[in-house]
Amino acid sequence: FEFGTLAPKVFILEIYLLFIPILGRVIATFLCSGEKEVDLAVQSAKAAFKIWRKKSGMERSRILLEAARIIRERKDEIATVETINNGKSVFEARLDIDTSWQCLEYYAGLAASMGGEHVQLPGGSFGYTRREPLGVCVGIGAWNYPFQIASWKSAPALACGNAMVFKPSPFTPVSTLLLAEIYTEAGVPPGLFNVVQGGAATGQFLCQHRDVAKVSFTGSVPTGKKIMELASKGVKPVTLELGGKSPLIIFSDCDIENAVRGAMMANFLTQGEVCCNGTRVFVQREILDKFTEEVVKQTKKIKIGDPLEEDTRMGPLINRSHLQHVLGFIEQAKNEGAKVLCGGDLCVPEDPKLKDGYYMTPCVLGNCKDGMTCVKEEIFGPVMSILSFDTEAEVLERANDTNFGLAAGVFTRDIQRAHRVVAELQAGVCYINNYNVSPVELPFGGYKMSGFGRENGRVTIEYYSQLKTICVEMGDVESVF
Ligand SMILES: NC(=O)c1ccc[n+]([C@@H]2O[C@H](COP(=O)([O-])OP(=O)(O)OC[C@H]3O[C@@H](n4cnc5c(N)ncnc54)[C@H](O)[C@@H]3O)[C@@H](O)[C@H]2O)c1
Ligand SMILES: O=CCc1c[nH]cn1
Repeated sequence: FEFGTLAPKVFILEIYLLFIPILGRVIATFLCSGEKEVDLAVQSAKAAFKIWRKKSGMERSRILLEAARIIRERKDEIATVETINNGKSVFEARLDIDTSWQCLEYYAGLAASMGGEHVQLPGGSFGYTRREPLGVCVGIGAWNYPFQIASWKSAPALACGNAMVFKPSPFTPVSTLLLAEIYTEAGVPPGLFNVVQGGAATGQFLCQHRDVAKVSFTGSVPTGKKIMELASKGVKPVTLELGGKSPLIIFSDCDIENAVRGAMMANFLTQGEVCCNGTRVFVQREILDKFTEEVVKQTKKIKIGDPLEEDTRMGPLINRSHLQHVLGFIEQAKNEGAKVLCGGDLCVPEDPKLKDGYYMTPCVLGNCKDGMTCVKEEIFGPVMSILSFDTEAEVLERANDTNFGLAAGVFTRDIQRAHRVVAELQAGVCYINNYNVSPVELPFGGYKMSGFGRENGRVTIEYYSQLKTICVEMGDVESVF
């Protein structure tokens, strides 16, 4: 099948080949949106915005709830599409779809209660504020959670009365189209949630467009910087959800079985291609050997293969060049003195149809030191680096010694230590005795170079709306002139 935005007579930048990671084969081609198509998408979103912004919160809420219901009803189908496109196990993809409809439900619940405040002023005068939408917002997504990222951006945007033009990653262009279809079926005005396809050039057209009021971006730090620069030219607010190299601190008094499960969750979901992964696993020296042995044992048990099979827990990486990039980090780690305790190799599953897919075995690296490349840089693959530590003060210093600040985790039975440590961690999301759970009621976002702004939670309303102040005079004007 072919994805084309408009007839080929309009200016087309590029044609993308859509590879599926499971088989390493092209299954589709699609045309990228050029400047003209981006403008058409923005103009149709603008027209839809005029209708949508006039609806009451309750009316918007009902439509979002209906969209959430349809997502739930079509969960298996959407998860299958996500798996075919991204490579993550269908088991996990279903969890992503759950946090997608939950996000729509959450903001549907908030839509009706959004409002301003009334303030009494002297002499019977008063003021009030209106919480108003921004207009046409742009969402630009990464390839690791395509449907979920589009849902996490569009749900609060639409709940606040905005329209959205969304550009998925060119590696995962498909599932967002299902979201657009679902919003339409649920009753949003045509054009309110538009999808354009393409890579960097299409993204740039979106960020520069004069009728775009805000850009919400999920992706790497280098691209985030470019987006911020582009948006600054139009003084557009941006939300940046960027990469990370998060620490996970395991104290010797922890429940070790839970800590091992937590470390697995922190490193191997979606083939390790997760922004908030706790890839720097600091283990207190007393339990280093026991913890390492158990983590290696569990990692070796992960079933790799066709992600559409129910019991598979790790599928292929997103594409061949990313696979080579991740394997390159492991090679470099070895050269720098790390020890491969398991995995880190190309993997050819037994099923002959999978022979060209982008599979590798999940890797645990021991003997890691703070200065090593595998410990400093985001690998974005199934590679856990284990480091040892002795004291709380030492581990805090080392955990914070990074330009990233997306997430962090701590495992301990000492409740006071747990809260003392998270208070010192320089990260936007901290987990105590768990890792990589994503309740949509809680804000998600980074400190330092991992970005700013938040997704999910009540606070995100602030990032998709603006306050208008109205000052009402009930007496005569007292002029100074
Ligand atoms: N913090 C989060 O919530 C979060 C979530 C998922 C992924 N990520 C991060 O995303 C990265 C992996 O994703 P990726 O490889 O797709 O990132 P990327 O930065 O290469 O691309 C992200 C998106 O930006 C677009 N893009 C690229 N150049 C652009 C430009 N100059 N102008 C406008 N748009 C442009 C891409 O087409 C894609 O849609 C990792 O660093 C990961 O940590 C962060
Ligand atoms: O990849 C990072 C975590 C996440 C999941 N959905 C949006 N962000």
